[in-house]
Amino acid sequence: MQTREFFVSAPGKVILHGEHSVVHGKVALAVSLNLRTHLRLQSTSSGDVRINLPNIDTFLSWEITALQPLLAGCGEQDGLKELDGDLLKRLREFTGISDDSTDTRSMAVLAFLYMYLTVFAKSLASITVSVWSELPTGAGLGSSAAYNVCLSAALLSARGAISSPLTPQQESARWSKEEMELINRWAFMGEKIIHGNPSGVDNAVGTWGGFLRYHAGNITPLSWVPILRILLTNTKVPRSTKVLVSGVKDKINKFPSIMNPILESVSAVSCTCEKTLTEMAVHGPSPEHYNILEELIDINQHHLNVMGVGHSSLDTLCRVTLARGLHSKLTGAGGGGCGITLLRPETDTSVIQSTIDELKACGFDCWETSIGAPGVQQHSSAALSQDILKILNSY
Ligand SMILES: Nc1ncnc2c1ncn2[C@@H]1O[C@H](COP(=O)(O)OP(=O)(O)OP(=O)(O)O)[C@@H](O)[C@H]1O
Ligand SMILES: C[C@@](O)(CCO)CC(=O)[O-]
Ligand SMILES: [Mg+2]
Repeated sequence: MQTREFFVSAPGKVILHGEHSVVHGKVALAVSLNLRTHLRLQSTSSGDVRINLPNIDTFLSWEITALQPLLAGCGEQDGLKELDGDLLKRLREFTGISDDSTDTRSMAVLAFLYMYLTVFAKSLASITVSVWSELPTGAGLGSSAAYNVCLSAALLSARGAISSPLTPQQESARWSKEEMELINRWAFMGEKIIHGNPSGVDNAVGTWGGFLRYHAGNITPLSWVPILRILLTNTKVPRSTKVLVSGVKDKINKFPSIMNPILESVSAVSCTCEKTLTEMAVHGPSPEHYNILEELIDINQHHLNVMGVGHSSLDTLCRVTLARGLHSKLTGAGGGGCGITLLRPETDTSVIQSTIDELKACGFDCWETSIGAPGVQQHSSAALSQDILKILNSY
């Protein structure tokens, strides 16, 4: 391993339409956010693997000699579709993390150790990894995917399984298509550990960035999309994607003839939204286009409530925004977390400000966001803000 120091970042995401249905093979539309997770990897000579996760107050290290026996009997790891269940079991025993744990720290540690051991299976390297995110953790903005994509890109590059694309003249660089596919596949393993049964949409956005249509593992970048203005609200109600995804599965199993048409309808909402966005980009947006987008938001929010992933805080968001003619839905797994509100081009600044003020008075965080940020990148230290460098370099 030649890397002495390595910086990467990956964006969070918002799902416009298709959360939960996408887990069951339906269409979703998602776009990257301008909020990113940053990672610094250093090679060391301590004989330890160290992880610093200041967002979740977790700072741990393990001796490589203690981790080595966990790999006994493991075959060649290539980041393919299935998790190595035996390795995961040994890791759970080693860390004392139970099967049903959804604890924030436990999930982050398990995903890290699993990826580290499988990527470096041939020769465990002495490294320190520090991760810090601008994204709220566990709020529906793809924090787990951004974390897993950063880990995957940094570990695979440090191992030499993919290149380090940054040249001395560059501040930021991206990997080749084939390398990004490998990053995405390995990040999906981390998502499986944190989510249980992820669709893969979140790690796809974290890897590729931009606006994507995701359907049964097929990723299609949408090049024809208008500029959309979106208000993001974090209700700050904690929830776990794993628990919510499994609750929806239970409901589908219990009432298949009731729930399957709902999933189908959400898929149709995604497709109608995609068609409308394309028309807006090609012919220019009209008020009628916005009426359609707003109706689709309302329909989908009702469907998500039927799936059981709503929350009274999200009802409050919908009510407060609708009082000013604005339409909202949850984004991500729901159950609290974040919601999106579509702003029309003609929406008055004073209306936006009073909406933000009222939502803040409810105890929520609320801000206008910018979407379509680039996917995973390697950076020179010069590309990073002093604030981010200070945090990542303080360990
Ligand atoms: N900055 C971070 N540092 C360490 N762990 C993180 C970080 N961000 C996310 N995680 C891990 O991801 C988990 C949150 O994942 P979860 O899927 O529940 O929420 P999310 O990804 O924010 O939302 P969604 O999946 O709905 O978009 C945390 O419990 C933690 O284990
Ligand atoms: C709820 C879900 O659809 C989106 C979470 O951001 C889960 C997934 O797709 O893996
Ligand atoms: Mg997640």
